[in-house]
Amino acid sequence: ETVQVREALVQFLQKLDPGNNPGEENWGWNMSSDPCIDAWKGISCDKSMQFVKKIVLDQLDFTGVLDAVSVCSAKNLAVLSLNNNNVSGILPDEVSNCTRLTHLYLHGNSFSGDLPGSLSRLSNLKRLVISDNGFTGGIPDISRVSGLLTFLAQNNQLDGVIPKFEFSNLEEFNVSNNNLSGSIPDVEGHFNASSFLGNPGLCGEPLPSACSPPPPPTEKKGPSSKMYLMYLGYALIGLILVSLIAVKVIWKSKNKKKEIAKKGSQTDAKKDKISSSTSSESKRGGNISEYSITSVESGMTSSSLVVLSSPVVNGLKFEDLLRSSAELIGRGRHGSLYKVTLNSGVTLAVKRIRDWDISRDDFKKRVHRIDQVKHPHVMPVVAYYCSRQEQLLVYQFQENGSLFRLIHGSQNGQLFDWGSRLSVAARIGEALAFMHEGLKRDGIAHGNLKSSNILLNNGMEPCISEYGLAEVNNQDQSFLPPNDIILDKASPVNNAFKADVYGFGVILLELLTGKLVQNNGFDLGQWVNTAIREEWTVEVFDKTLVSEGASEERMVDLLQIALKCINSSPEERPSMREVSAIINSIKEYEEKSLSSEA
Ligand SMILES: Nc1ncnc2c1ncn2[C@@H]1O[C@H](COP(=O)(O)OP(=O)(O)OP(=O)(O)O)[C@@H](O)[C@H]1O
Repeated sequence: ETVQVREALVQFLQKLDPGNNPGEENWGWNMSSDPCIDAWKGISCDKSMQFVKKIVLDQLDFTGVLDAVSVCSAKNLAVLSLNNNNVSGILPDEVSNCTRLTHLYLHGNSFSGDLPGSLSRLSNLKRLVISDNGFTGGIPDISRVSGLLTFLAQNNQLDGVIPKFEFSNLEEFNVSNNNLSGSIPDVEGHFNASSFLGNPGLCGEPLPSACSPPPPPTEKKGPSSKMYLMYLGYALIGLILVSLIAVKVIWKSKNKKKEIAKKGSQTDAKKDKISSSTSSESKRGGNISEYSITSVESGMTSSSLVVLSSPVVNGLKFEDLLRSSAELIGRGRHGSLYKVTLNSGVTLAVKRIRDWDISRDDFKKRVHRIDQVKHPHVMPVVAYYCSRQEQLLVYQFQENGSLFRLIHGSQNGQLFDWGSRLSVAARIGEALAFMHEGLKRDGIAHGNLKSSNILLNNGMEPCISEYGLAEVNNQDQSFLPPNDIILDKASPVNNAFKADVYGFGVILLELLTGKLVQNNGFDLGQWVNTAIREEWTVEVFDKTLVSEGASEERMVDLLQIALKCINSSPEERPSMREVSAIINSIKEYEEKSLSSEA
C-alpha cells in the first residue's frame, strides 16, 4: 500500500483505540512497515500482496470512534469487521467512500446517531450487521443495494417505517427490539415474526397483530351556523389573496414586455431563454412573452403541453414553462437543452428538438409508445409539447450530471472504480436490451446513444436519457457511428438498433479506457483496435483501474464485448440482449471472486 494509505490506516487505528499506542501493542500497525508484506494484525490483502482487502478487529476492547475517511482510503477494502468492541459515536457518512465494501460488521458496540443515507451507495454490499448498538432514526432505503444478503439491525433504537427490501434475495433479516412502526412490507414468506418482535408500533404479517383498517369516513353532519361563518371567512381571505396575486402577475408581465421592447433582440448567451425559432416574431415584441415558444398555432397553449404520468409536475401547464426562468445548458446535434426552474422550485430539462420533419401525430404516437415501455434505468419523459414547427420534451433535471462528466470531467475527488463501472455497464446494457425488445416492432431505437445521454439520478444510478429522439432515417447519416460505411439499405430500422449497439460499445470503451471518443482527430475505436493488433492490450486500460487492482481478466472480457459492438459491419454486432447477458456474467464472476477473496 502507498504511504498515504499506511498513514491513514495508522490514524484509523489510533482513533479506534485512543488509549493504546499500537506500536506498543506490537501489532505491526506503524508507518515504517507495510500492512500486507509485514502482516499487520487483523489485515488481509489481495493475492499480489499489494492492497488491503480485509480488516477484522473483533473483540479488542476498542473504545474510540470509527474514522471512515481514513479507513476508506484503502480503496480495495471489501471487509470491515469491528464486532464486539466498545466503539462509540456515529457511523460517518463517508463510509460510502469504501465503494468496494462487501461486508460491514459492527455488531455489539456503542454506536449512536442516525444510520447514514449514504449506505445506499455501497452498491457492492452483501452483509450489513449493526445489531446491538444504539443507532437511532430511520432505516435508510437500501433496497437499491441489489446484492444485499444480510441485514441484521436488532437491538437498536431505530424508528420510522421499514423500507421495502428485496426480501426474496435476503438470507438474513432482523430488526427486532427497536422502535419501528407502521405496517410491515410484504416479506414474501421469507421471514417470520422473530425478525420483527419487540417493536410496539409494528403491525401486520408475519406479526400476530393485524394493522387496524383506516378509520371509516365520518358521517356527514350539516355544518353549524358557526362553521358557515368560518368558511365564509376563509373564502373571503382566499378571494383577496387571488386578486392580489393576479394584480402582481399582470403588473410583472407589463413590466417585462416593456423591458423586452427596450432591449430589442439583445440576448445573453449564458442565461438564454426558450425563445422562438422564428426570430422575426420575437422581434415584433408587443404581445409575445419573453419566454414564448411561438408556433403557427399560437393560442393553443396549455392544451398543447401533454403531461405524462409524473408526480413531480402534476398539473404542469405550458404557461408555467413560459413563466419560469430558463438557462441554456447545451446545443447538440439534435437541438438545445434548457434548465427550467419552476416557481415551485422543481427543475426540469427541456429539450427543444431541431429540424425534425415529423408529423404531430407521429411524434405523439412515438412519445407515448416510449412512455409505455418503462424501465427504471431509462429517464421517463415528464411532458411534451408538439406543434407543427416545434417539438419540446420535458425531463426531470438531474443535478448529478452525466456519465460523460463522471468519466472525463473533474470528479471532485469522486472515485469511479472498476466495480461501479461494471455496474453502470450492466445496468445500461440491461435497460437498452429491454427497450429494444419493447420497441422493436415500432422501429424505435435510441438513435443517439452516448455517455452524455446517460444521466445519474439522485441515487447516482445511471439512466438512459432522450430515448428515441433521433428518428431512423437512411438519409440522415448522423445516427450512424463515425466511419461506419456499411449500410444495410434493405433494413434501415435494424440499422438503427445496431447503431445503438455501436454507441453502447463506445461507452464501454470510455469506461475501460477513460479516454474521450473523438478528440482532435483521435478515434477511440480505431485506437483500441490498433492497440489490440499490436498486442499491447493492457496499455488501453484506464490507469486508475490498473492501479486500483481491477481484474485484468474481466477488463479484457469487457473489452472483447466492446469490440464486438463496434464491429464495422452492423450485421456482425451482437444484439443488446446478448451483450447484456455477457456483461451480467462478467459481473457475477467479479462478485463471486470478491466474496471468495473476502
Ligand atoms: N435531464 C437532464 N438533466 C441534467 N442534465 C442533462 C439532462 N439532459 C441532458 N443533460 C445534459 O445537458 C447537456 C446538453 O444536453 P444535449 O442533449 O443538448 O447535448 P447532447 O446530448 O450533446 O446533444 P444531442 O443529444 O442533441 O446530440 C449534456 O451535457 C447532457 O448531459
